[in-house]
Amino acid sequence: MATRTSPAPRGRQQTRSKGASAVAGTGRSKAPTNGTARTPAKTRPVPVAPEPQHEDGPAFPLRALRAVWMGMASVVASGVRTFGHDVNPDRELRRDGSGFFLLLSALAIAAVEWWALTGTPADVVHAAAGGTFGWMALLLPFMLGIGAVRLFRYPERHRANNRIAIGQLAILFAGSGIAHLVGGRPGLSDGLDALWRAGGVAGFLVAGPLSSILTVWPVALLLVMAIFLGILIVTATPFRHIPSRLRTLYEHLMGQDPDDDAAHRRADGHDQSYLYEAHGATAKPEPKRRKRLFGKDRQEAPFDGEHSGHDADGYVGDEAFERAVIEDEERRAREAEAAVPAGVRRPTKQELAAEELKRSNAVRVPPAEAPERAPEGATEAIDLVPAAKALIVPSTPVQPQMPPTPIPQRTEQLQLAGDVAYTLPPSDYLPAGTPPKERSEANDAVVAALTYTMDQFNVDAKVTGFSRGPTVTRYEIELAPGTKVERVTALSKNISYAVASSDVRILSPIPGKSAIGIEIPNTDRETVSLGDVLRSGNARKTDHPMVMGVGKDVEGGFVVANLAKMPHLLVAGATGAGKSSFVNSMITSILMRSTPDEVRMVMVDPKRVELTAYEGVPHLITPIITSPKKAAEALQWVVREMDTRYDDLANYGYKHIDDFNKAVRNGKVIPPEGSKRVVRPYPYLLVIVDELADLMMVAPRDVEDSIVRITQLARAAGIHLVLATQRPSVDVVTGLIKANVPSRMAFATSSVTDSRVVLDQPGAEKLIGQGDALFLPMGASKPMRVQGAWVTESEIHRVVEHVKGQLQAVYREDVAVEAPKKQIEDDIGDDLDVLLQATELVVTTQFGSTSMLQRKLRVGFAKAGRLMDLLESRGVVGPSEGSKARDVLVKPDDLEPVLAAMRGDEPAAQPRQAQAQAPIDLVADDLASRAQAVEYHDGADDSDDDGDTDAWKLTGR
Ligand SMILES: Nc1ncnc2c1ncn2[C@@H]1O[C@H](COP(=O)(O)OP(=O)(O)OP(=O)(O)O)[C@@H](O)[C@H]1O
Repeated sequence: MATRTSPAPRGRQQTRSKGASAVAGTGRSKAPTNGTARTPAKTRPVPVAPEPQHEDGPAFPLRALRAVWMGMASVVASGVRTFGHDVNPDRELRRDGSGFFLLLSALAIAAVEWWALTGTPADVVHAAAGGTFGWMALLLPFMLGIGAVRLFRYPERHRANNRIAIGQLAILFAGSGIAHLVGGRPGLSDGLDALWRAGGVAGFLVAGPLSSILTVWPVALLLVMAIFLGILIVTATPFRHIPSRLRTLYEHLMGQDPDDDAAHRRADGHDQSYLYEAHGATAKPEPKRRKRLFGKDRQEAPFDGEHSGHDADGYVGDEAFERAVIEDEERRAREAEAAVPAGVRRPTKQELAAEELKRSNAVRVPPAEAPERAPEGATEAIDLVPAAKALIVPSTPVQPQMPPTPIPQRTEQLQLAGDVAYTLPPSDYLPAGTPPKERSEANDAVVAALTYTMDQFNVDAKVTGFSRGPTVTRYEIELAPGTKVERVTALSKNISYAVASSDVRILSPIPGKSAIGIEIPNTDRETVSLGDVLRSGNARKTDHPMVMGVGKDVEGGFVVANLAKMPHLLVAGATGAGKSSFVNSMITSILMRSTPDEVRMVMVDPKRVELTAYEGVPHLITPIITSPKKAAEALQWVVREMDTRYDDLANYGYKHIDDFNKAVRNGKVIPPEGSKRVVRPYPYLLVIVDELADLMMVAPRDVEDSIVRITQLARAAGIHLVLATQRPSVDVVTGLIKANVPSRMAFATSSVTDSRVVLDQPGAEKLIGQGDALFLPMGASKPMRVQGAWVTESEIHRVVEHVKGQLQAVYREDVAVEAPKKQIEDDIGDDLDVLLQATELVVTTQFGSTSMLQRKLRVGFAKAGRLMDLLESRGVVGPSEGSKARDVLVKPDDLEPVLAAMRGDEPAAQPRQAQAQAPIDLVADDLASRAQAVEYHDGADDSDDDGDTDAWKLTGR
């Protein structure tokens, strides 16, 4: 493939040499930049196609004629291309001249056959069209017109164009045969005129011999079947997909939303462009592009300050795929060019197109043949809900941009319990991303590089196709019989070398396929916008409030997951790998889809910056917790909340909170006689910890205990944990925690050991960061590679402002108030009692002597010294002055507060309340009534005076 010496026919040669010289030109211009870094290691010559030989070209009049023809063709073609949605096929691949010819032929035949034009030229046309196909000549303008439009708009889709042409020919010939039968089966002896008035020469040839052997009816039946087959070929419809295609066609014709193209395609296993092709529209209408604001792409457009209170510059953090190096597009293009390995000539587009024709296998495997992605072993899960459902199946390989229809398919005005109306944020707060690419030059270059590498090492295998995801493309390799899989896997380093990427991941086999998958990062990555994920068919299939947009898989299918079914998730990855972005997508998904009545959240953000944007959203039950100590307490509160919910479940005889809630809504849960409690449905509770390591450093045992209790039991109580960490080491993600957090999301880790901690297998160390992740939902045996959804800071702020405008946050005071009061400092540890005695002794005697402590407290020298250090650190005594006793800094009158502080008895409520950021509109009485309401079992009165807030309280107690 690298050398091409056989002489091509003149015309072809000229076209090819254009492209080839372009390649040669690129090669030359590359030399100065690449010279040092990329000297070709192999000396295989880069073939340079011959320069155009002008002396051999056609004579001037012919060239002029050709130029005029091509000029007219390209004017007409450009007009056709701007029809509907714009297409812009590559210049090199255009076939405007041929398309123009077909169009003129269609017009000429229509003029003669439809409008009965007469005259000598018309007679010639009629003789050619009608003489050949008889009555079927009436259909010829249609067919030629379709061919012309396809050549203008999609000249590069050789396979589809050829398929349609073949199908049309089948219809044409079979139709002529039928016309021949209907026209009285004229023979040659009846004269050409009689033939023309039936099925023409073609009809005579097709039906004549057959009908003389068989009778008319079987032949007619055969021909009808041939027409049917032709229609199937034109529309690329396998037999088994006929019903679903008809259904889709019906829906389309009836103007129903053919939306769920993802679902249909999954069922059908094919692109549905045929539908539109069949209607002559030649292309599936893509969803309307969003209009740009002020010349900027909507995604980049600043969100208006009206919503945010911020200026119009957007927020830092809006940029996906941050790059430290500021570089221009040209340079990127050069880099992509450089990704072609040394010794491999970048194939021209014509060659690639020709190559594609040769391939017997489709580029993409019809998803219907791919296995449903239900994770194996799912049914073995103890849970009542099948594990597989944790993951809502990703859709088909190639996803066009989804139409920006509203995100939740339910009433916009959601009625909260009570009479508060709550409007979810409008869907366009999360704008659509750029349309995904099916294939790019970078992919073609990699296919060439892979083929070359396998050739070079004499491995009998070929690249049969690829599916392009936003970050990586999975190239499929099929082995010839007798070739060992190991031959390819052993080439991993050479493949890395050939494609100039160290992040090559080999899947052997691709789950559910007899093919080896090679995942190679795209040099032209694409951002996956959260809006697109939430608008995808999968997300709209359910209105479960805990559904979040995860991202896109390697095949370009949207991945959406239900957090309630995970039921707990560990998110890990090195710095900058994309954890926080994932957490942001998760929270934004919830805010976009659910009311505070449905989902409440506890956010722990020890890093203090990651989640601050969400401060004040009504879904929070406590201000965002930034102190690791408070976080540990909050976890203990969650345990108590869980116990409370369990008590309710047990008392009323339900196994899952969903059943309980349903019963409450149906009025089936009646509190015991005499109780003033008003039972309300429990919202889901999502606890998000953005850095587990910080918590584990402060109180490892407490935190671990709480997490384990929550994770073991909370599922049925509707409480779900999401733990994120950038240190997935065994001291942070302990065995116990791991065992109880079944779903994992691994972003790029810094080592294979970390990958093993998160996923129990290597792989995450090979990810390329910035949202590239391996997602292992509960029950799945193999992780799925996804590119995480991206939501910009501006979008987050806009959503948050909207949500906050709907309802004010009222925090649950008991989250911290009820927490254990003792906060014994770590350095005191078990010595609290003896330290209290020492303090009392020193302060009452006003004598800071170590030997006195030794004597009076009967402790050794070392311990007495340590106690004195502790007293110094707490400001009870001054620094050591050699052998002299230390100064005592606390007067006997102040002893009590000092002792209380050591015991950790400091009044926790005051700072807590201060930190509670004055829950909006909460008056002291109300606080008191809420605190009381916590012990709801003894029937605390729920009839607060603020009817509004009452309606959506966390537990309805
Ligand atoms: N899904 C994504 N799509 C596009 N770019 C992303 C994505 N996720 C992350 N990035 C890019 O990577 C940068 C770092 O991501 P992020 O802050 O989420 O990493 P992190 O793992 O949370 O790091 P840290 O632990 O240091 O907070 C982002 O600013 C963004 O530019």
